[in-house]
Parts: sequence; structure tokens; C-alpha cells
Amino acid sequence: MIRFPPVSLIGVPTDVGAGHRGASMGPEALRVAGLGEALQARGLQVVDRGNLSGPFNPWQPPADGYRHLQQVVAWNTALMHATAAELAAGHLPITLGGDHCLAVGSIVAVAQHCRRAGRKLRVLWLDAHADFNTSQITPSGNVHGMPVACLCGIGPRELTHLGGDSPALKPDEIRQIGIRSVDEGERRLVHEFGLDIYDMRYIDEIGMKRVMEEALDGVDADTHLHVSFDVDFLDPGIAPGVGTTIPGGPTYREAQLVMEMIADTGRMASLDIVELNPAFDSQNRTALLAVDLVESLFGKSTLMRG
Ligand SMILES: NC(=[NH2+])NCCC[C@H](N)C(=O)O
Ligand SMILES: [Mn+2]
Ligand SMILES: [Mn+2]
Repeated sequence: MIRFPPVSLIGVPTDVGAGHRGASMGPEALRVAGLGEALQARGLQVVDRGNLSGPFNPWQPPADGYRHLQQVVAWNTALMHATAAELAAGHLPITLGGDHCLAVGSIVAVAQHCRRAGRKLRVLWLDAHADFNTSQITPSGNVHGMPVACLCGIGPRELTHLGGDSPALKPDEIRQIGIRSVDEGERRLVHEFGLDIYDMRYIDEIGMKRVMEEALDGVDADTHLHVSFDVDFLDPGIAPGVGTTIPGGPTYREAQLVMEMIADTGRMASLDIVELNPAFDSQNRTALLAVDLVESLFGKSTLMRG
């Protein structure tokens, strides 16, 4: 049995970084699907901090390559502070998104926490997308397609400097898994930065077990493992409730294996659950699936052998 610290749920009802409205209903859908109760049933101490507040946004078209940049900055600033407070208290923060632009705020706080404690950081980015666009190359202007680039130091100053002068992440601290949609210019940039990407072709060829062994290689007792779980990572056949569905994602079994192998490390210390969009879901099934997978992240297993 892995021991986890008390878990804090931080709702962040945003869709300001997305191309469709509705991810702002994500935190409530996860609550309705029983996330808190499911973790409590696993013996965890869970506190729901409710939702952060931020600017109301009338929906606007992109300006200068970004949609809603100022609102994105405001929400991320709030999330960064909330995450930092939970980590300082020794808790395991779970961001209930909200769209994936939020990973800037959560991961900046996580990275600062690790630097201060002299701990190693490994980010696992579970996603259909690399989220490595910039205002020059984005096809959409949606900031949820840019957080990894911002964390690595390229993007609008307000986001690249959210936590101070140096970039929050070094490219070798992140592993991206499940990737199957990368835009033209984004592809070049990803290669330039040398990001470690386990795309679906690679997963097909070598299998999820080996992919996870590689992605988790080097994670040790001194590593803080942050999981950024974009629900569109999953195949849309099982997870239709997202704004940007890309076919050909991991199956239920593959996703379970990912979560179980992360749990086995015993090192997960923070988590984002993002991009759930109830407006595209039916009967909350994608939220229920996310809760099921998060239970596995926290050690629920049907394993009989071994
Ligand atoms: N977190 C996400 N769902 N990101 C989707 C990004 C889609 C596309 N690459 C874009 O920049 O617009
Ligand atoms: Mn995505
Ligand atoms: Mn994403």
C-alpha cells in the first residue's frame, strides 16, 4: 500500500484557453462523478477547496496571436498561489480543470517547490497534443495549445515569467505520452527543444508497458512526479467529453496500465485533470471514466498476481 499525503482538490472553472466553451463546467462534473468520495473510499484524506475565482470572460476572438491572454494570466496566477500553498502544507494538490492552459500555474508552483527542496522533478504529460505552440505558429490562438512551450520559456512574458526569471521546466524534465496531433510549426519547435515524446505510433510499436518503463526511467525516491492528465489523451470512443477529440488514442486497458504504473512508483505528488468538457459529454461518462482512472493513479488495482 502506497501512503499518500492529504489530497486537496482545487477547482478552476476556466475555458479561457480553449477553442470551445464548456471546460469551465469540468470541476463540477468531476465532483458529481464522485472524485472526492472515490479517493476517500481509498482511505485518503480529501479536502475540497472549492473553486478559485477569476475574471468573467465574454467570449472573444484571438488578438495578437492569443485568445483571452489577460484572463489566462489571471487564472494561472491564482492557481499558482493555491498550488504553492497546498504543497507548502505537505498536501497533494489536484487541479480540477478547466482547460489545459492551467498547467502553467500548477507546474510553475510545483517546479518552484522542487527547486526550493532540492528535489528532482518529472512531469508526465498525458495528452493527444504536444501543447507546444507559440503566438507565431498557433493555428488557433488558444493558449491551451501553448502551456508546455510557456513552461520551457517561450511564450508571452506574463506566462513565461509567472514564477520568476528562469523557465519553470527544462525540456528533459518532461515526458509526453499519447501524442497524435502536432501542428506544423509546433513539430519543428518540439524537435528543436528535444522534447521526449511517446507518440501513438511508438506506443503501437513497442507497447504501453515499455513506453511507461522508459517514461518513468530515473524516477527515484528523490523525485517529485507531476501528472498533467488532459482527458483528450484517451480515445474519444471512450472519452467523448472533451473539446478537441483526436481519434486513435489509448484504450481503456492501456490507460489503466499507464495509471497503475505511475501509482506503482509511489512518487506522484501533484496532478492536473484538465480539458473535461461536459458540454460534449453524455451522461457524465467521461467524468466517470476520469474518476475511475484517477482511482488507479492512487493505487486502486485489480492485480491478482505479483
Ligand atoms: N490542451 C489541448 N486540448 N490543446 C489542444 C491544442 C490544439 C491545437 N494544437 C492548437 O494549438 O490549437
Ligand atoms: Mn489535448
Ligand atoms: Mn493538452
